[in-house]
Amino acid sequence: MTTLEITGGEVLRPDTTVERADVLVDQDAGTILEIGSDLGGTADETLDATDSLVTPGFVNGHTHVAMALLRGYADDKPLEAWLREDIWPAEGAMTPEDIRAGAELGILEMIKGGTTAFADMYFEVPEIVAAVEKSGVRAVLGHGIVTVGKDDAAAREDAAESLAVAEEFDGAADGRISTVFAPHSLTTVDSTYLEEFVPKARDAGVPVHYHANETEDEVAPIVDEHGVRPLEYAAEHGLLESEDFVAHGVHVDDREIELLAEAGTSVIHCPASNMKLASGMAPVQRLLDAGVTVGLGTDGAASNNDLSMLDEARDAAMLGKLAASDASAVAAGSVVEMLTAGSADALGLESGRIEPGAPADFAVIDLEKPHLVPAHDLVSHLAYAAQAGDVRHTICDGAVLMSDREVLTIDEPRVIERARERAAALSDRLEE
Ligand SMILES: N[C@@H](CCSC[C@H]1O[C@@H](n2cnc3c(=O)[nH]cnc32)[C@H](O)[C@@H]1O)C(=O)O
Ligand SMILES: [Zn+2]
Repeated sequence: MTTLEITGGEVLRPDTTVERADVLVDQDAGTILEIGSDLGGTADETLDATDSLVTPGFVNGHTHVAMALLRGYADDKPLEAWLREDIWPAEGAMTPEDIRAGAELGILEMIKGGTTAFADMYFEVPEIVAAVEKSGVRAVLGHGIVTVGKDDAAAREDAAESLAVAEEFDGAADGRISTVFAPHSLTTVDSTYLEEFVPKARDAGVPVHYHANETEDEVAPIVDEHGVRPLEYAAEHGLLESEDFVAHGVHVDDREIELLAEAGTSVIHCPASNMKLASGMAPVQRLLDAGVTVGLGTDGAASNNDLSMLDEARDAAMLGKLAASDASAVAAGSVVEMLTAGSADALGLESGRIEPGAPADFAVIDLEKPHLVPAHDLVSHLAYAAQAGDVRHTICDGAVLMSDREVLTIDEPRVIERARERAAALSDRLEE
């Protein structure tokens, strides 16, 4: 057995207490062996965590990682116009190589910010698989289906690809990849295709991930056309199972919150994207009070515009209070829970908690920073004050992905250079 010891840090435990401890990891199994003091100091590899906070690796519950290539490409528009006028045409011009370059850039940024797992919905999924394999992170990948504006053959092909991709890549990257069936949203995929393909996904044991109740404009057409709220419509189409997770859930009424809680379907809250696209304020405290599992996601870098989960945590706290008109809503402990175990549970991952037997996924945060002094409450610091650039080490599946801010699995300058070149060539093509 090869072991790794993370020494001398303050360790965040699953009950959101913090204790001074060392953490011993079985690198072959990729799991945590022990948490305690004086663990022997005989590990094969040691990582210093003095003056640092050892937390579970952050889990980005909803993103489109390759959209890192479209960061800053189109801003300051509402969802519908932004997607139709700018983003979808740009995506139509993206090549597999662009997707690979964007995915590597996004993953690099996530590793540098302490994120060890993410859920993704995009196209050219084999390219994203390759980037995940190489970089060492975990991912829950899905091929996003859009059927509006397509003829029947093209729509069915897109849906079939989502299912095929989910079946092909489940368990890839030494088990670090799992998969979902990914209809883009309840308004961009016609009900015919949900009726045909969702049962097939169930038969294959594949969970479903989709955007829901993101904007008012997305709710109204479903109510008009089907006479029910979107999540009632989702339930009628077999899309509310306990392994499923929906992105956003901004405009949900009491009945829909109850449906989510009863079904055990999780919600991934994306506060920065919801603010930037002026989509609205998700009722996060009400979801939590109802017993819904809530995780956090950045959404794509084109609507955020970064992939920092620490930014997302702070945004979730701020927006959650504003939405509830209550400063005690979405408190630091709840935010830290969403950032780690909440997102992990939503995605069906066992990570998100530092305990024996759990996956060895960590972010180690340097506390020797002016904005992290004094240390009255490290959970508060994690929710409100820590930043991506404070992350010293990132560990996933027992492997050190970043040590003292040096990324070990992918070549940082090369990834940045390639993304720059690819993005420039893409915008040249779009201007022609
Ligand atoms: N196969 C589809 C691609 C769907 S991937 C998922 C899509 O979600 C889009 N997306 C990104 N952010 C958001 C958001 O906030 N709400 C809804 N869709 C988004 C993203 O641009 C991407 O096109 C096709 O043929 O177009
Ligand atoms: Zn999204």
